[in-house]
Amino acid sequence: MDIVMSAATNAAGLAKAASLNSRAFVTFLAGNGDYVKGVIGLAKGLRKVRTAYPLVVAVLPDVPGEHRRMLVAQGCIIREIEPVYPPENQTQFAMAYYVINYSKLRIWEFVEYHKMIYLDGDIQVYGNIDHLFDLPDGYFYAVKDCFCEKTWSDTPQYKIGYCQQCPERVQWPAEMGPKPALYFNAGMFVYEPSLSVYDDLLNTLKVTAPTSFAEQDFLNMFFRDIYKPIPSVYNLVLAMLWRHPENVELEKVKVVHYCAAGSKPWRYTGKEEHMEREDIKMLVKNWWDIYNDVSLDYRRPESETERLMAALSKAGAVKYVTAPSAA
Ligand SMILES: O=c1ccn([C@@H]2O[C@H](COP(=O)(O)OP(=O)(O)O[C@H]3O[C@H](CO)[C@H](O)[C@H](O)[C@H]3O)[C@@H](O)[C@H]2O)c(=O)[nH]1
Ligand SMILES: O[C@H]1[C@H](O)[C@@H](O)[C@H](O)[C@@H](O)[C@H]1O
Ligand SMILES: [Mn+2]
Repeated sequence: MDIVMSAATNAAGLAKAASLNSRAFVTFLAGNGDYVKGVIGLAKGLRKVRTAYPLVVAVLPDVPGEHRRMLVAQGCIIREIEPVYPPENQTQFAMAYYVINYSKLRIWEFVEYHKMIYLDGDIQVYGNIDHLFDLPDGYFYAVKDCFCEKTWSDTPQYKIGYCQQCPERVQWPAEMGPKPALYFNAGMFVYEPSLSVYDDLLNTLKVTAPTSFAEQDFLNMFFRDIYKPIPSVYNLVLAMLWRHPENVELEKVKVVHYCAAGSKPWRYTGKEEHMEREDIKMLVKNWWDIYNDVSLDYRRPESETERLMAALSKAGAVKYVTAPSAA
């Protein structure tokens, strides 16, 4: 009895220790459109930079089976999530489809992982960022956003030309009250899943009126006290290239976020404003090179036995024939 008990306690202890160390990237996928291409590109990009961690894809029920199979074939772990809806409201989102992004809040439920890095499906990684998992616990890490694009045109910041990327350009006028708190782009962040935080997020959402950047505004409000900015190389919002070139060293960038209007590589036509830039063309090409690189396709690791048999058979030690299938 004692032995059984201690084995069980040990197993629980080991499982707990393993879960404490567990880490993964996570992205979000909705609908049956073309964002699946973004996620496939991301899975291959993460492989190219030799990350040690898997990519979990939080999928809404409307993602078709065929897309799920393509992602599994690329080594992704699929986790279905239920949609999260904001409270009824008359809000105009900066983009109408931002409403589905509230469902991202479900990723706080993934408590089998101790720490996760969330990446939008329109992100590509060009450098290994595994070291971000080592950042101290207890904070929310993300990159400061830029307020200069038209999507921000309804905000006071945009109207007076204030941007936190160059706070000296236009000073925040005293008569407008306190300067806005630092604001992150929610396409990339480092966080710790937690059921109590998850409950708090969903309960707070119920009593929070939606605003134009949907869950991005909400997360900024919710995590304002523990938000720690990280350098913009970890989430280059493309508009930085023409709005704040003095803040960008493109060769050092590890994570590119194709969020500017017209920049999603799988929809790129080059016609929209700024899209004819050489740096944009190069970044779109770099994305396609990864997406089309078959050497980056996922290969299921051979089992130990298969490896041994293959080695033996190569050495001529054993001859074996595959058994015919039962079908
Ligand atoms: O039809 C869709 C639309 C979106 N997405 C997923 O939702 C993410 C967010 O959408 P976009 O990347 O198109 O949005 P932006 O980058 O313009 O939006 C930014 O603001 C949004 C506000 O809701 C979110 O915070 C988002 O993460 C942040 O990067 C996508 O990457 C993708 O992962 C889909 O799967 N299917
Ligand atoms: O989340 C949004 C989105 O990524 C927009 O494309 C960008 O212009 C904004 O700065 C950002 O807040
Ligand atoms: Mn995005």
